[in-house]
Amino acid sequence: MGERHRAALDRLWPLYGVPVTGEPLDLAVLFGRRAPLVLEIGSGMGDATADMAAADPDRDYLAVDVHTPGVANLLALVEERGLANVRVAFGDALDLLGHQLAPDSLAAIHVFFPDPWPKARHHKRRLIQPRHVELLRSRLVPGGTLHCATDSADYAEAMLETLTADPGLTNAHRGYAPRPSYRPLTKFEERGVRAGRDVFDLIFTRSPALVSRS
Ligand SMILES: C[S@@+](CC[C@H](N)C(=O)[O-])C[C@H]1O[C@@H](n2cnc3c(N)ncnc32)[C@H](O)[C@@H]1O
Repeated sequence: MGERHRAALDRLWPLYGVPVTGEPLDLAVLFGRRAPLVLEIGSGMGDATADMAAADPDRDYLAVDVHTPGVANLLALVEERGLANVRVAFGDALDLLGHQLAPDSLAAIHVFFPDPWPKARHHKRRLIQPRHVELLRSRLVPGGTLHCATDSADYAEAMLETLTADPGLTNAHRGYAPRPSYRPLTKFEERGVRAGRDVFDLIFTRSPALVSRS
């Protein structure tokens, strides 16, 4: 890790960092306000997260990644760009979701270019699979959005099948979605585009909770 990243971690982690400890998060304390919250899973180097948060100041952004230089880079961007609405978690997104974020707490979850794990024997490591989707969906508010993007045609197909099969999610697009203007080109995506790969966006919403009539 370079000096800029090391210095960012030392100085900025105490200000904007969120350890994945298993302790439930108090979002009002974390952000100093209550605003709709977007979770970005696997934020990588964080440039796209910073761009989205800068363009969307009325919502808060919590990024999570296991890659130390990426976490450090986003911390540096938060300070350089004065982003009051971004916090950065370091650890496994599934632990964060399962133990630190309450059901019905997220306005949106972004999963942009998750590791594709192309070999069939590694598919079980993919983030988007039925039991994980159930967890992700449970953390969304009714009407909240789960937005995935990938440049792996095979993973895109598996995502579409898995998300469509989830009884609590609705796809407004009847298949892949057009790329929405709010999603910037990510660092990982740039490489795929240069290599001529197609990009697939999948945008599902959590179906409204059923209200029982008695
Ligand atoms: C292919 S990269 C994409 C990064 C970024 N979204 C982009 O498009 O440039 C996938 C990212 O997911 C992160 N990641 C993988 N498994 C994770 C997990 N269980 N929890 C959090 N982040 C994870 C990796 O460290 C990596 O930064």
